[in-house]
Amino acid sequence: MKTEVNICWLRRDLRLKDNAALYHALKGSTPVLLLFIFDRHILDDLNDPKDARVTFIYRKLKELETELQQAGSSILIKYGTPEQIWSELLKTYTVKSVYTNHDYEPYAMERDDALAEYLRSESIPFQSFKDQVIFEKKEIVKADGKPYTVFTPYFRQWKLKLNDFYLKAYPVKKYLENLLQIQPFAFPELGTLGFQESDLQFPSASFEHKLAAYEQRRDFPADDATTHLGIHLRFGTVSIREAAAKALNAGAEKWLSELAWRDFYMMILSQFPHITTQSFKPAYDQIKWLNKEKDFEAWKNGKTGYPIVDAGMNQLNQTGYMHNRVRMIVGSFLTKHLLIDWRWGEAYFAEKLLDYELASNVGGWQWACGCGNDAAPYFRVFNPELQAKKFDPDNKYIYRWAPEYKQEKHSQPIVDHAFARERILKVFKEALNN
Ligand SMILES: Cc1cc2nc3c(=O)[nH]c(=O)nc-3n(C[C@H](O)[C@H](O)[C@H](O)COP(=O)(O)OP(=O)(O)OC[C@H]3O[C@@H](n4cnc5c(N)ncnc54)[C@H](O)[C@@H]3O)c2cc1C
Repeated sequence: MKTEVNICWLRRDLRLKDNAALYHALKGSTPVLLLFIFDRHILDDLNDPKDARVTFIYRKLKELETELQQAGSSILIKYGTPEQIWSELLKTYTVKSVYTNHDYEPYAMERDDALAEYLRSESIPFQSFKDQVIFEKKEIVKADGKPYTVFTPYFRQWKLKLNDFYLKAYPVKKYLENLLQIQPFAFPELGTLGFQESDLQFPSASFEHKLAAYEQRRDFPADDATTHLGIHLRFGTVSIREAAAKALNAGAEKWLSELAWRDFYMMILSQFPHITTQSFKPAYDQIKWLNKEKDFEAWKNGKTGYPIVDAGMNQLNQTGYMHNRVRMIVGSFLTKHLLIDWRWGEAYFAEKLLDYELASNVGGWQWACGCGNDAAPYFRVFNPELQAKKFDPDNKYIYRWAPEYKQEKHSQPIVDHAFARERILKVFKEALNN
């Protein structure tokens, strides 16, 4: 006889604590089976067999498995396409109901719509919950019901609406006895998924100690005064509610506003999904990019001859992380100094960033290029040298990540700043006036 279960499908919420879908699943009367799918639609597009994000997920699943075994349960880990796995699962179990948390990326929304449809045809309810943001979709809208496209008024409303209700943790622990009691499932080897362990270090999930000095020091990359929490929020190993509640308790308003930027970009993506491939402001898709491969290679490899740009790219290539201020500088440099399409930069970051997240990455790139919904105006062209003087006055960050600049043996600027500035103003003006 097939076992009766409610399935809770984990994706970007790899934790038991304060997990909306898991809480709702466990409150039902049917035992809950936890599921994770290593989705081939996603994995097959990754070029690097040592992709650190896969290692991160893999290790977090191992930790979850240990926790679950202590509760007499186990997580079922599958490798394949969701369509194929779900059809197998329905043959193996009597599935009473399926629970999961919302994901706002276009691929994920399509995948979930298809699953909901399939389950409906089998008369199985599919329930999805808000979990990875504080406010989603149309929870914060303008008076006319339209989505905000500018952050400042959005944040004003975001803060007005924020109260204990939205920050309260889901008390999952109380209901863990409703997990399916079962012998451990086989845990796949990373190699069977086509991947190897990455050598990169992952940031710790503790962040409170960074909050007090955050507002003052966050813009100085040498201080490393930000939390590096991105990867944990990306894969849900830290709950956004817990992060926001701790920010409020610590009076860390600036840091709280960064969490709101994250909500904002996810809202923008859910309401304007075309921005993954098109500029938010359509006129910017008329820009005649130069897209010179040689310049792109120099940028990727930290060989532009601009110390702060090269340091940033080296930090990214060596650690999978780059400081926010430097992301803004290298983004502006690629699009405005080198006249390379923002989509090229976005794709490179997507490959390299540990905290890569579609909504914020597209948002950040469109901001840097000037084509986004609340972007730097196109005529604001960062001067990389002035930026370095202001935010890395002692060259500490530059020497840490591009030590060649301590000596004379380094790349020479691949483009002159004054020339590049004139050129971009002309090219952008032409495109935008047409
Ligand atoms: C070109 C460009 C690309 C970017 N790509 C990404 C990306 O792929 N993934 C990503 O999470 N962030 C991205 N950002 C935003 C920001 O740079 C990172 O979130 C931040 O640097 C991560 O470091 P941290 O975890 O120490 O952040 P902290 O400063 O400690 O902030 C805490 C958290 O708030 C959120 N956050 C902070 N700043 C922003 C922001 N500007 N937009 C959205 N969320 C923010 C992140 O989840 C971050 O982890 C990008 C910015 C730019 C300019």
